[in-house]
Amino acid sequence: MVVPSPNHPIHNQKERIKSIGVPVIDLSNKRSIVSDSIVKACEEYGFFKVINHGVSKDIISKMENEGHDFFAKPSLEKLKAGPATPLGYGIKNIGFNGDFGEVEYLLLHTNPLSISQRSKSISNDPIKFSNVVNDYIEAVRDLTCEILELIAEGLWVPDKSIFSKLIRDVDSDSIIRINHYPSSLQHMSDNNNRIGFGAHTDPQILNLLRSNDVDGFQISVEDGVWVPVPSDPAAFYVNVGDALQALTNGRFSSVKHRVLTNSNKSARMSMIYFGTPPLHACISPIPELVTPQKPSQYRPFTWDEYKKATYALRLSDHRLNLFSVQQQSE
Ligand SMILES: C=C1C[C@]23C[C@@]1(O)CC[C@H]2[C@@]12CC[C@H](O)[C@@](C)(C(=O)O1)[C@H]2[C@@H]3C(=O)O
Ligand SMILES: O=C(O)CCC(=O)C(=O)O
Ligand SMILES: [Fe+2]
Repeated sequence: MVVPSPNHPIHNQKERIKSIGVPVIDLSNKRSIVSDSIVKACEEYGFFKVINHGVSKDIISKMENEGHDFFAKPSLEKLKAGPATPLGYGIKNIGFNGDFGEVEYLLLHTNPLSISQRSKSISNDPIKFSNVVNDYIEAVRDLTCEILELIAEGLWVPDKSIFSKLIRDVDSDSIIRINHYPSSLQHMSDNNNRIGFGAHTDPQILNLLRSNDVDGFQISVEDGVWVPVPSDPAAFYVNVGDALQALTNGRFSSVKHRVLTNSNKSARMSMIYFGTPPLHACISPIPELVTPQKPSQYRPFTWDEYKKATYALRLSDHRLNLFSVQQQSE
């Protein structure tokens, strides 16, 4: 496990992440070490990589094949699964407020009924597609919940399922996204630094990203400083979302990230599971992290309220600020 040592001579956060790399959490290590390291990574960067995660290679490769098969279809076929409103197939348009990127994607709700209905316009073998996607969702949901339980342990919260139960709830609003960034070699002449997916934080609780071996993902550790994250198809990258920042009363930060498509020889394909609470769930800082020294930073809000605010804004807008107590009393 490569976690920045507290005695490391490099103190600057940007220099540290550049020289040591993003924290790597080996889930096969001793549980107490793992939970402490995850909490540290969430506090410092809101981002880390997990290895020895236990998700079967077979489940991952079947899901990747379904993605390949879909994006390899002719455009007119793919458009039958769209437009993304917000769910479905989308190309270049992201959200409803004028964001664009060099990306095409499938955005799906993780509810099995929803997957089964959507699969008819996505795949020539909808039953196979549904089975593969449902197996992947089950595996990544379990891993997300395991990480959330480790986080609760690392924070010494008595209820270990305080975060994971929001995602395990049958009404969870979790979604899954497959992004496909065509190779940018054909665009080299006009601009070799194209935005695949513009800078943003994710609104949800905790998200798991897995990609093929094509780079492009970057995180921002300081305003304006972008750190490239090398792709690793065998690992999952985990990022803290806005809802977990609010639940932890700002102790964890939701990491800003983006994707560039510059100079890639092949297409990047990523699959992201967004662990999300039910619409009716109330998000407010957990009591254990509210103290006289650190009073509540966010007013309570429902996921429904937050989702509506998200979709009314653009990718790069700071939506969590709207729910901050400081902002309201100013
Ligand atoms: C421009 C937008 C797309 C987005 C909804 C939003 O209005 C602002 C946040 C965007 C984002 C980023 C993370 C996820 O990919 C996503 C599904 C989400 O929940 O918030 C997207 C939204 C989207 O693409 O629909
Ligand atoms: O496709 C990627 O690698 C990341 C995209 C992303 O951040 C998102 O879909 O929210
Ligand atoms: Fe994202």
